[in-house]
Amino acid sequence: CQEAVQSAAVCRGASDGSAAGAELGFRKGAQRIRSEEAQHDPALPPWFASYDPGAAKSILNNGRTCRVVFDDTFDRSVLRGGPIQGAYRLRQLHFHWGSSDDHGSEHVVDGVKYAAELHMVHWNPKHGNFAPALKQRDGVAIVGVFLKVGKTLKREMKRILEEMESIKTKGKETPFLHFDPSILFPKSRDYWTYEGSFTTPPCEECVTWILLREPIVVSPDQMAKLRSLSMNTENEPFHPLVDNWRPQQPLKGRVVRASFK
Ligand SMILES: Cc1cc(C)cc(S(N)(=O)=O)c1
Ligand SMILES: [Zn+2]
Repeated sequence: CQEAVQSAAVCRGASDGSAAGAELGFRKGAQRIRSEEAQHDPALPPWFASYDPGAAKSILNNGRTCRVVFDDTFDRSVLRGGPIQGAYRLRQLHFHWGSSDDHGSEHVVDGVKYAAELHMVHWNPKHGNFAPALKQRDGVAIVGVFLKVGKTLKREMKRILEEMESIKTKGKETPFLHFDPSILFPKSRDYWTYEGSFTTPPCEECVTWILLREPIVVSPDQMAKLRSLSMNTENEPFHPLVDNWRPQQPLKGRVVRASFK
């Protein structure tokens, strides 16, 4: 799929795209995590998500991913604790996935690529709105959850995947109500965290990443459902929406902390 290949350009350098950032090693985009290099930080508290199911609004296909959108006009669905200060509002969640089960995640842990990666995007209301928060180092917190393909079905993914039929092509959006995305979390709350950027341009350095160690397991059929989306609009030639992930960047001196030993 052309667009996914073209958009596989990684985020490098300073946010203005200058080479300077690259020379300083401030690589952006998702990182390669080496668990033995992550520093266990016993001072890292647990994180908590308190989401209002009523905040869920719609689910859409924007040609690059499938996204669920939430009401973030007040502290209705928030993330607290972990490496962040205060309560960050849940704005949207989306996925990245591959054309086969052996790749698709944006982060890679000890060389392991997962079939997909869920991103739950939260922003810090102290900055007033989402857009200004993108210019702040403490603007955004993204919880990343790996998806692994196994024999068992992830029941909690069913609601989202049932909507794939109605958002098959780019530009389709449909109401998606009464959904608490915390049901997608794995059992363990263990996480890695680092200060980084979005994985796709514009790669603002505004993200505190909270990457969960334990993947959730989805079935082959469930992965196939995700891969059944199209990048094209309904009037354009068919382009499967797959491989909407970006290559990982070397950590280059960035410190990754672990909440666990
Ligand atoms: C460009 C961009 C925007 C948003 C809100 C989130 C991301 S990601 N994939 O880093 O979660 C990328
Ligand atoms: Zn993402």
